Amino acid sequence: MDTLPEGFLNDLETQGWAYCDTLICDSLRAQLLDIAGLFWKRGLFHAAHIGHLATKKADPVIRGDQICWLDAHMPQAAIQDFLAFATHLQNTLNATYFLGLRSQEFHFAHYEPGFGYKKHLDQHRNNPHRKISVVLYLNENWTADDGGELCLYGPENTPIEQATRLIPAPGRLVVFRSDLVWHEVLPGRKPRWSLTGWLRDDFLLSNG
Ligand SMILES: O=C(O)CCC(=O)C(=O)O
Ligand SMILES: [Fe+2]
Repeated sequence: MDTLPEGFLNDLETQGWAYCDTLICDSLRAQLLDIAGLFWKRGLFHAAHIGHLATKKADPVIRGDQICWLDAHMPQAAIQDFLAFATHLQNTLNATYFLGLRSQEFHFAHYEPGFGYKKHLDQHRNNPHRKISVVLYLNENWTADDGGELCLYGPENTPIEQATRLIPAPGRLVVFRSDLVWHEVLPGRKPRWSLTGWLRDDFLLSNG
């Protein structure tokens, strides 16, 4: 597998986040979108929850996506290719930054128009094992007029005017520190598809 671009690792190190539009090829993106659509038709998505363990609940005003967890044993070649890429990313981050990443969890996510995900950190307060967040946008096309931006806030939790806004462009891959980077998904004007997950420093027993 290709080495990660130097600028990508530099950005992750210095600003806590990085993105690249060329790491995942368009045919893999398209195949993953097809699989997500198929799983959606089969009724395999469910409303995402917020919180952890006892405080876990669904609240679509805060978090409006529907999700479908991937299972490492799923036979689809595109899922296996993506998981191989995530392992490559994990190994590179371990070799470069000694992060001790040991497992991964990923889900497809689907936001209907008008739904987003309010400002949050991905690392749960009482469960620090999510270290690196990874989001791949699967949308066929997306323009600034379609909304649905990912807003990445500065380390001091700066106001939204100073946040970086990334549109969920086809094949765009965003990686950020789960413990540091406050972020938000703005409501979009059309259905928004992604594959989202975390590189963890523990061995995962169950998703959530
Ligand atoms: O889809 C995105 O842009 C980010 C999703 C997100 O923040 C999450 O699922 O925790
Ligand atoms: Fe998040």
